Formats: sequence, structure tokens, C-alpha cells
Amino acid sequence: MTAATAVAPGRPGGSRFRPILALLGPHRPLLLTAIVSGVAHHLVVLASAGVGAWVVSRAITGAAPDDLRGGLIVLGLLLPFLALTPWLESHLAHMAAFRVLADVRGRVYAAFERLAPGYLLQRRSGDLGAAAISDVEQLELWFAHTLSPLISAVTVPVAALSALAVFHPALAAALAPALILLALLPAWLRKRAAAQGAKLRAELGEFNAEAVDTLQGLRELLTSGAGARQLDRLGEQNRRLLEAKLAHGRRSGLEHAATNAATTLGMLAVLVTAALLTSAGSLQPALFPVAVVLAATTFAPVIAVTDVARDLNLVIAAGDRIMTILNTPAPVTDRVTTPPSGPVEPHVRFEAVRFRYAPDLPEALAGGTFDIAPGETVALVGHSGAGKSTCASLLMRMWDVTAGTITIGGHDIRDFPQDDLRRLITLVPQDVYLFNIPLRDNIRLGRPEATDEEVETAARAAHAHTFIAGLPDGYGTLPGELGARLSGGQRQRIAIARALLKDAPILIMDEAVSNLDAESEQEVAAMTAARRDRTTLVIAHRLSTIRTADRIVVLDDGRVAEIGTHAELLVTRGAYTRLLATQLAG
Ligand SMILES: Nc1ncnc2c1ncn2[C@@H]1O[C@H](COP(=O)(O)OP(=O)(O)OP(=O)(O)O)[C@@H](O)[C@H]1O
Repeated sequence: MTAATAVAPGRPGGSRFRPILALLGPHRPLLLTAIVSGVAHHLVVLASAGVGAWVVSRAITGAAPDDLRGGLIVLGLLLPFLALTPWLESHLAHMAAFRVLADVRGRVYAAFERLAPGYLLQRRSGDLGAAAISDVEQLELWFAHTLSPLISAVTVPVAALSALAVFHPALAAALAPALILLALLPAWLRKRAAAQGAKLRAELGEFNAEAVDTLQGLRELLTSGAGARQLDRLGEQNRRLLEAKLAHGRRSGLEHAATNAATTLGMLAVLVTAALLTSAGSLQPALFPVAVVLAATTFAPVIAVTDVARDLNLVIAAGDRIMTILNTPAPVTDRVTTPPSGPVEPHVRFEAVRFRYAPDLPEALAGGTFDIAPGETVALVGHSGAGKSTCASLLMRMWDVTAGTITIGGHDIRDFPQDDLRRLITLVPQDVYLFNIPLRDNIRLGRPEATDEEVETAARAAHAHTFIAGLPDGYGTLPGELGARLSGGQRQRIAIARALLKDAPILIMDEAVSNLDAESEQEVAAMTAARRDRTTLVIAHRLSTIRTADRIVVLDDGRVAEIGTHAELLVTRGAYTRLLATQLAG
């Protein structure tokens, strides 16, 4: 799925905002108070402008100072509210917005974990980064700068129109068309705006993904001489992003110009009507400036909201992308809350396991049955795509089997809560990811409470201590500082130290395919240490690992072709022998 297709289809009308509003959660009262303050602010501005204009027009038409006192007292009383209400609105709206943003960020990252890895594999990490960071940031526009002005933009014109109607209905009638035009403008352009917003956010996500890809693969690009080509791809994506931004800007500019035209027309209409009414004697001369000032003040909240409304399409698109992530069902869910009672024997069994990654894809596993007895090492071998990694992923419940069962100690793995299941299993992957925290904390990832001594003991057993101790900062070294200076083997030994420290009874090892020739004695020794007394499933590529395994399961196109020891399988001269001849390194 690309970023573009990850965007949920547009929903009509106000329902487009409902999911975004639902993100408010417990911060609703805070935002409501901000909205009330915002509306109060605009009404106070309207009232003070009207009263001010009235006082001025009375003064210049020769009213006695005593006649002005009432108006001046009202102005004095309104003054503190004029100062206080905008501050309250901005402060509370930002407080609510930032809290919502923090909550949503947390929920998006929690969703990443819940969806891992099935959904994440289908989306590019740069695009996910965009969802997690910039899409969430985009919501600030809605919560801090849109909701309150939106409500003011409705209430203030209603109040102004009512006041004008009291002066003379014709004044209200003169102002109404411009206000209606302003209200309809965003609605007219909404469809185009929504499509542009979705496209812009999607192109931004794709650009992020492309940029992250380029940075992550910089070494490969340089060594394969593909740097210029990748730069072209990045340039092409940049051009598409620019086009999306320009289209968005063009519509935005058009909306801005139309807003100005409607405002000017509305002002003119009120001015002309008031002049005609005054000269006809239907409006007190003192109310002429009041009517004009009221009309002018009415437009301020409406213009403020049309200004932000121009970018609302981006908020909707960002909200859609976030909701897509939050609403995607997890590929695996807990069906129990407690694990089976009593000790669990680390005996793993795959029983007629069938699995396909999606209903329209062929079966990756088509009925595999095999056992790994407690303490036994089983090497899973087979050609590329035979289903080895799929077996490991299913055992860790990254996905659920389509048919058949996987059991540990006789219990279906679906009868364990996922956290309990993963406490029983540790994985040493092919590509070890090291977080940019000290090596010692990288090692204690699975057991944060482990002491420094325990970390060192695990590192010694994994034959990682000598090279770590040789680094200037030893166990305090940040992997980021090391850059690419750690070899694949060293990374794997750190992963083995992690596994040893976690001390789970079941171990899955995904042996590195690369650098088979560079296999060091230390790595072999580390692997042997990790396997000792553990039920071990090795996705094996090295002949030395395979030969020392207790049993070998040969997979062929998702089926178990043969099971036996190295010596036994050599005798049968079947799939294993053919595999040895063509693929396995010694
Ligand atoms: N996330 C996925 N989505 C769809 N199909 C997948 C996915 N992962 C693997 N497959 C497919 O499932 C089949 C088994 O793949 P798997 O990765 O288990 O093979 P493997 O034996 O581990 O291969 P290799 O040695 O190359 O890693 C292959 O046809 C592969 O293309």
C-alpha cells in the first residue's frame, strides 16, 4: 500500500470532522472553555466597537458630556474583558491542542506496536514517520486555531445582524448576502480542497519515505554507482510535492481574493444602505457610524476562520491518515488474559500449519508438521522463499496460522497473552538493530532490571566482551557514534548477549546469509553458548550450524520435505542433498 492509498476516502459534510473531534477525549472541557472565551472576546469587540462609534457620533453631533457618561461607563466595563478573553482563548486552546497532540502521538506509536509487523511491512518507514510527526502536528491548526474562530464566525454575525435589524431591517438585509457568500465559499471549494489536501499530505509522505530510503541506503547507492539515479528519483518526487503545493497555493489564493471581494462588497452595501436610510430620515444620524462599524467588525471573525479554513483540507487529510492507522485492526489479538497455569515445558510443535499472508496470495506454508523437543536444536533449511522466516514469525505470533496449530508445552500459542508468549521466546535476528543508547542498555533490552555485572557476564558468554571492552567508552559506547564500525558478526554477538540475558527457554536464530566466509570462531562459539539448554530453532545457512543441529527440517515450497540428522539425510539423497549441492555454504 502506498501513502496515497493509505488515505481513507473522503466523507461528506461535518462527518469528516467527527473522527478528529473524537481525538479530543478528556480535553473537551478545556477546549470548550477556550471556545466560550473566544466567542465572548468577539462579542465584546462587537459591543465596544458599536458603543464606541455611538459615543463618538453623539459627541461630534454636539451631545452634552452627561449624555455620553453611560456609553463611557459601558466601554470602561468592557475593557478588562477585551484584554482577558483573547488571552484566555489562546492559552486554553493551545493547552488543549498540545495535550491532544501528545495523546495522539502516543496512540499512533502504540498502534505501530499493535500492528507490527504485518501492517508496517506494507508502509514505508519515512511515510510512517510523516504520519507520526507531521500529520499529528497538523492537528494543532484544528484544535488551537480553528474550532474557536469557527464558532465565533457563526455567533458574531448572528449578533451583529440582530443589532443591525433592530436599527433597521434593511441594514441586516444589506449585510447578509456578503456573509452568506463568505460562508459558502469554503463549501464550494471543499471538494477540490479535500482532494488537494489528501494529495499534498500523501506526496509529503512519499517524499519523506524516499528521503529516508536514500539516507538509509547511502552506502549501497554509493558503492553501486546508483547515487545519481536515486537523486533523480528524489528530484522527481520533490517536483510532484512542489506541484501539489502550488495547486494548493493557487486555490488558497483564489479563496483569499474572493474573501476580500465579498468583504468589500458587504461593507459597501451597508454604507450605501445606511446613507440612503439616513438621508430618507429612516435612521438616526447617530446610528449611521454605529451600523458601519458593526458591519466592519462582523467580518473579522469570518475572515479569520476563512483564513484557517483554507488549510482545513490538510487537517482533514492528516486526520484521515492518522485515523487509518488508529482504526486498522491488529493482525493478532489476545484471546485470553492469563497464560495457562503451571510451568510450561519448552516443547514446540508445528502441527499441519498452513499460512498465507493475504487471501489472494499463495500459501507460504502448506501443512508443515515438526517438533522441537526441550533443549533440542532444530535447523530449518530450504531454498529462498521456502517458508523458514514464516515459521519463525508464526511461532512469535507476528501473524496467526491460517490452519493447523503451533503449541508450546502442549498449549496452543493463542492460549497465551502475546506478552507472556514473547517472554518465553527470544530472537536473534539477521539484521540486528542497535538503538542509540549505550551498548549495555542495548544488551539489557529484554531485561531492563539486569545489573551491569549480569550484562557483562552475558557479553562474555556471547564473546562480545573483548571488543566492547576495547572501545574507548566500553559498555557506555553509543552505537550511533560507532557508525558502521561494528561488523555484522559483532552486532550479532550483541544480539546473542541480549538473548542470553533475557534467558528465555526458547530461542529463534536467524543466521546471517551474508559474510559466510567471514564466519569467525567467536560467532560459532557465541551461537553454541546461546543454544545450550535452550529449545532452539535456527534458520540456518551455515553448514557448521546445520551439521551440529540435533535435527534438520528441510522446507520446500512451504512443505516439510524431510526431517533428520545431517548424516541421516545424506543417506536418503533427497531434498537436503540437492540443497547442499546448490545453496548451502560450508
Ligand atoms: N510479508 C509478506 N507478505 C507477503 N508474502 C510474504 C511476506 N513475507 C514472505 N512472503 C512470501 O512467503 C513465502 C515464504 O517466505 P519466507 O520469508 O518465509 O521464506 P524464507 O525461506 O525465509 O526465505 P529467505 O531464505 O529468502 O529468507 C515467500 O513466497 C515470500 O515471498
